[in-house]
This record gives sequence, C-alpha cells and structure tokens, in this order.
Amino acid sequence: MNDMPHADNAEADTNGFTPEPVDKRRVVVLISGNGSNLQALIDAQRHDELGGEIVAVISNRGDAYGLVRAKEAGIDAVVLPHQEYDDREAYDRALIKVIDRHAPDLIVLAGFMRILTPMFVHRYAGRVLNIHPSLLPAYQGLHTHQRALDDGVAEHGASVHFVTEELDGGPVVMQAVVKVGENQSLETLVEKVQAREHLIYPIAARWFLEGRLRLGAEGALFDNMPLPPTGLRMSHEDAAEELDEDIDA
Ligand SMILES: Nc1nc2c(c(=O)[nH]1)N[C@@H](CN(C=O)c1ccc(C(=O)N[C@@H](CCC(=O)O)C(=O)O)cc1)CN2
Ligand SMILES: NCC(=O)N[C@@H]1O[C@H](COP(=O)([O-])[O-])[C@@H](O)[C@H]1O
Repeated sequence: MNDMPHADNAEADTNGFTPEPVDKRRVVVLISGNGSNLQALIDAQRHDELGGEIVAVISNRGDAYGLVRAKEAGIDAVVLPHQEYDDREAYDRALIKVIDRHAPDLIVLAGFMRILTPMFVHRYAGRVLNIHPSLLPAYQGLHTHQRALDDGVAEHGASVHFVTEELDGGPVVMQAVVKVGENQSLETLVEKVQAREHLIYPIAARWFLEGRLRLGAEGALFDNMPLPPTGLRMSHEDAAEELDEDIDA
C-alpha cells in the first residue's frame, strides 16, 4: 500500500509510487455515535462519488447507531471499547492493529470522540481527516454549537481538517459557513451545520483519494497550491453541485 495519496493516472509518480486504481482506494471510518456523516460517505460511495470504498467502520462505543448503518451497507463493523484498555496508548495500539488489517489509504474520523495519541497520528500522518463542528480555529474542543450561541456569533459552521497531534489544530482543508439566526435554537443550529457537513465531507474525502488534497510540509495543499487557514470555503450551492445533489432536497 502506498503511503502517498494517489494521483489519478496509472503511471508511477515522481516518488516511484504506482497508485492503486480509483476503485481500489480504501477508506476506514472511525465513529462513536449516530453516524450521519458515515451515512453521507456511504451514500456518496453508492453514487460513485467517494473515489474509493469504505472497507471498515470502527466504533469505540457499542451502542453507536453508525454500526447499524455500516452493517446495513454490508461494511465490516467493529466495536473497540476504549474502556477495556488501560490507557490511550494501549487503546491506540489495538486500534492500529484493527485498522492495519484493512490497509486503508484514508482514515476518516466521523464523530469519533477519542483524542488520538501522537503515536497514532505519526503512524498515519497525512492520511487522517476529521470533521469538526465549528469554523476552526474558532471553538476547538467540545460543545461548539452551544458555545457559539452563547457568544451570539452571526456565523458558525463546520471544518474538515487533517488530524495532527494538536487537538482540532490540524490544517483545514474545507469549511462550510452557516448563518446563525436571531433566535436560533441549539437543535436547529446542529441540524443546519450537519446538513452542510454531509455535503462537504464526501467531497473532501474524494479529493483526497484522487490526490488533489494532501498534507504538505507547510500545510494543506489543493492541486499542489497551498490552502488558506480556512481551507476551501464551499457554499451550499457549490457543494451540492459538486456532489450532484438536488439543492432543494
Ligand atoms: N490527536 C487528535 N485526536 C483527535 C482529533 C485531533 O484533531 N487530533 N480530533 C478529534 C475530534 N474531536 C473534535 O473534532 C474531539 C473528539 C473528542 C474530544 C474529547 O475531549 N474526547 C474525550 C472523551 C469525550 C467523550 O468520550 O465524550 C477524551 O478523549 O478523553 C475532543 C475533540 C478526534 N481525535
Ligand atoms: N469534536 C468532534 C465532534 O463534535 N464531531 C461532530 O460530531 C457529530 C457526529 O455526528 P454523526 O455521528 O451523526 O456523524 C458531527 O456533527 C461532527 O461534526
């Protein structure tokens, strides 16, 4: 398995890597809960819009509904309870063993609620994406929507970023911005943001698998051009068009 994201063509790239064909690119998804982002990735794959195949879903929680979604999609679903391990390193070693059995080109965190150790991050450097429910670098950590409402922000949103040792501090590759209404409720803000997550995450994953998005020495690159700190800002229209989604759906 190559370490580098794959180019589109079949010839070896300048590093001598011969990319796998598109339909062989392999994705492992880590979850902890509902799995609506996992479902968006599954749906994208079904429409040949993911640029690869989800070969396994791993959850640290046995009650994650995302496990049901994986099984219904015929995807290998594994529960690895973090409570069964003495510490983070022990858990991550067990997680690595399961992941490596599936030889992924990309690891996608989709609501995965465990902080990963430097050992894990270094092993898969440049091949782990996460979706975070804020416009990073604003609101790193947890409870982002409530904190944004408490601050009375006019805009909020979601960010796809490369996972690094720094929690929610990795280079941003894509963002979706939503307007926050005057009397916006927490529930409707979560729904608004997640609707956009479901559009941008499959696009970001596909562009990575196609070799268009990658993590360079200085940060995230798109088509070999450095991305700004906010990554690619995707409007609802642009994302829906890219995903060939019916905007009114
Ligand atoms: N090394 C990294 N690990 C993770 C990153 C990252 O950027 N670097 N992103 C997170 C995802 N995340 C927010 O997007 C996040 C997940 C979990 C937590 C957290 O505090 N987790 C607690 C447990 C919380 C719980 O179980 O409900 C913990 O691990 O002790 C913060 C942010 C994924 N990992
Ligand atoms: N800090 C990580 C975090 O809060 N991630 C958030 O968890 C939700 C998971 O939903 P899902 O399980 O339905 O995809 C998503 O909204 C994602 O942004």
